[in-house]
Amino acid sequence: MTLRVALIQTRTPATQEAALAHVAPLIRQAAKDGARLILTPEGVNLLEQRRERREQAVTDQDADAAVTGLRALARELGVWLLIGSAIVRSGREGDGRAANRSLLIDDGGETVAAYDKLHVFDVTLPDGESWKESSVIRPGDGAVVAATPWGGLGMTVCYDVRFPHLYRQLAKAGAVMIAIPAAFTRPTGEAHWETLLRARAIETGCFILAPAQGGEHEDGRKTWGRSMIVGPWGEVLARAEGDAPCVLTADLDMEAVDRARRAVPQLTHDRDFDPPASRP
Ligand SMILES: O=C(O)CNC(=O)[C@H](CS)NC(=O)CCC(=O)C(=O)O
Repeated sequence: MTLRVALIQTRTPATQEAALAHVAPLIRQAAKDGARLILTPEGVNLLEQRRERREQAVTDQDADAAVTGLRALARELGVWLLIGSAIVRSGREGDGRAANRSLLIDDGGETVAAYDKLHVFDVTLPDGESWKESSVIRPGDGAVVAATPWGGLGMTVCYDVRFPHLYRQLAKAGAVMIAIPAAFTRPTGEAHWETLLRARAIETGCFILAPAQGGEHEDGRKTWGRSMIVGPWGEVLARAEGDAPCVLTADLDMEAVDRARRAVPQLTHDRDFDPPASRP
């Protein structure tokens, strides 16, 4: 079985209406190119770090102009669409923070799976770039493998990529593809992005689908781009060369998953072992 997938690389503007206008033509292009599953980056409805503007813009997922517009577009084009993530009200009582939520939309426009980013990005990089995602995002508390006509799709977001045990669990729970939509920083993108994506593919024997934000955004932040599709043997099937918005397409040979896992059956070789002993 072959699946044509497309990743959309974006430079999302700072309102949901503008974000939809930015991404929709690229999704139409991908559908015209024959993609049946289309994936967008993290924060594709709203990439806005200026706190007041962001707080004013964030709304419920069913009221969000980009999310509702993207659902209608999936129905119109008859494609499956992963909204890599949308920043929306979490819907949890007693927590004013938003969710960084990945939504899988089927070809009828229905939301068939949702995943809230588990690991939030609280770091200060050597160049002084500093993020405290936990101050605005309430992390989720569960992992998700969604059923698609082409097999299980593991849903993760951005910084999750650094937690390999999550990916191993997704593979063992039936994922054959794993989405890693992102808005990576430039310094960590340059140093780690490709290596992390290829490592997650090799370790899981899954296709890795990693659509990225790229370039300089309206709020001044800069993201890494270089969206990438990696095969289950770790080979790069497609990569965006830079930061510009674009469509990245590949034909996935779904049998490659079994081939990789037969060649190296690591997922069946896990051992239970004693925790590391501390040596005085
Ligand atoms: O909040 C938004 O608007 C969208 N979310 C993001 O941009 C998130 C949290 S700040 N970015 C990352 O996780 C980058 C991870 C990264 O760069 C790394 O792991 O090196």
